[in-house]
Amino acid sequence: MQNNHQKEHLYKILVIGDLGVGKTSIIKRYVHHNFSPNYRATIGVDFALKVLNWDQETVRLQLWDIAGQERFGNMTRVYYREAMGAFIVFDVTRPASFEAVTKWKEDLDSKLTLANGKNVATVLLANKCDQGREVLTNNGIKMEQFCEENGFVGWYETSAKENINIDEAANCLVKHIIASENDMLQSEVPDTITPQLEKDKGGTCSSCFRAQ
Ligand SMILES: Nc1nc2c(ncn2[C@@H]2O[C@H](COP(=O)(O)OP(=O)(O)OP(=O)(O)O)[C@@H](O)[C@H]2O)c(=O)[nH]1
Repeated sequence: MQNNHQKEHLYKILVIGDLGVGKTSIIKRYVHHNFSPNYRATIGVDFALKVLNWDQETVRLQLWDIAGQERFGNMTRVYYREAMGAFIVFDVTRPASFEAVTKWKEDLDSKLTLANGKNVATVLLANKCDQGREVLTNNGIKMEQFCEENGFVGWYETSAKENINIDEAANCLVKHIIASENDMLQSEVPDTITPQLEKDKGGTCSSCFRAQ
């Protein structure tokens, strides 16, 4: 039986990070279930839509695939507008792409805040894990600590090529977006009415601080 009253949520999600780290490939894997080894740099921004069933509600993710070269462009602020969440991606084989992560995060937080003044939920993706873990093992970084210090709600080792952890990372992000949406609604509405878009899915999630 069809439920005509099914709630719908539309969330804009940014996918950012240095050139060639795999942003387009992650989106392609997540939305279209395929992978291409050929590199074609994104120019400006591309879009993709992913529809999820989430606790009997419909969640539409509008994914904004922002070209790595956009960092120094002055269009970025426009791209960021009204986003509810973000993935910041680096390439586990290229240390420089990891060093850029904090710059991407600072740029994001300086240009975008939620209505309640908080930062948007952001998940860190350590991509191309099928090619090794150079960045993760060579410099002694404790990723959980790095995430806490830099305001990421979670991190995942991913591979667009081998389809590793992409659904898991997206679920983590959606869960935190819904939690921040509930948080904003609760701060807007008097105590007598306590809207909950989704029960028992909010709050911080220690299980998101993990790789595989
Ligand atoms: N082995 C491996 N290669 C990958 C993976 N993800 C992406 N690639 C390859 O890395 C290259 C760059 O991938 P893209 O997805 O185009 O990177 P991007 O971050 O969108 O690049 P820009 O659009 O320039 O910002 C391509 O040749 C991909 O095939 C992965 O998980 N594993």
